[in-house]
Amino acid sequence: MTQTAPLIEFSAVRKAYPGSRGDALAGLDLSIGRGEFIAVLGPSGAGKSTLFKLIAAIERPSAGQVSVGGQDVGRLSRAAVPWFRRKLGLTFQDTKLLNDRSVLDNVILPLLCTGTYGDEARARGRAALDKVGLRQYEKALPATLSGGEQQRVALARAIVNRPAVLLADEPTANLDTVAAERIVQIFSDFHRLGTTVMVATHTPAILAGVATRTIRLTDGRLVSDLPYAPPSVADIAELN
Ligand SMILES: Nc1ncnc2c1ncn2[C@@H]1O[C@H](COP(=O)(O)OP(=O)(O)OP(=O)(O)O)[C@@H](O)[C@H]1O
Repeated sequence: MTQTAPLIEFSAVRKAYPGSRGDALAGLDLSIGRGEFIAVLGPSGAGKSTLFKLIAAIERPSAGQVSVGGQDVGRLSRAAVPWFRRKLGLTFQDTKLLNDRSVLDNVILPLLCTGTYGDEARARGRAALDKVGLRQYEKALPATLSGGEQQRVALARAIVNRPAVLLADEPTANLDTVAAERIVQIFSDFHRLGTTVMVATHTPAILAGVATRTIRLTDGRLVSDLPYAPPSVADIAELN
C-alpha cells in the first residue's frame, strides 16, 4: 500500500515569542493529510493562532520544522512568502478588512500581491464573492455589512487564490447561529471540493457533521488528536 506524504507536518516545533515567558508551542508533532477537516480546540492562549501563523509563514518556528506541501516553511525567503501563501487561505476573527476600500477591492488584495491585476483580478474576485453569496455587495464598504457578512467577505478574500488549504481562526465568534451556520456551510462546500480545512474554535458543536478530526492544544502541547465527535457538556465548559 502506498502512503501519501502529509500535506502539513510539524516536527518537534517550538515557538517562543520574543520577550514572552514560556513557549506558545512547546514541541509539537502533527501530521495533516490532504482533504482533512480539522477542528482545532483549546483554551485561550493554548497556541491555536500560533499554529496557523506558523503554517502560513507569518511566524517562524524557534526550533523544529514546519513543512507544507513538502516546503520547509521556516526557510522560505522573504520574496518567496507571497507565492507560498497562494496555497493557503486565511481568515481571522478580526477580519482585517480595509474599510476605505470596497468589498471587491478587499477580496482581490491577495491577487495584487502576486501580480494578477485589472479585469482578471476583478473577475476572480466576483467569482469568490459569488461562492460566499455576496456578489451584490461588491461596491459596498465592509463597515456597512453585518458581522457575518464581513466574515464571508474575509472568506471570499481567503479563497480568491483557490487555495489547497483554508485556515480559519475563530471565524464564527460573535456571530448568531444562522450566520455561523452559513459560514460553516461554505467551509463544508470547499471541503467537499477537496480543500483541506482547519478551523480554530471555542464552539466545536458548530462543526458537527463537517469536521473529520479534532486536535486539542493546551499550553502549546497537543493533548488529544481524535476523530471528530460532538463535544460533551464538560468539553463545552472547558472551552468557554
Ligand atoms: N505576538 C506575540 N507576542 C508575544 N506573545 C504572544 C504573541 N502572540 C501570542 N503570544 C502568546 O503565545 C501564547 C499562545 O497564543 P495564541 O494566540 O497562539 O493562543 P490561542 O490558542 O490562539 O488563544 P485565543 O483562543 O485566545 O485566540 C499565549 O500565551 C500568547 O499570549
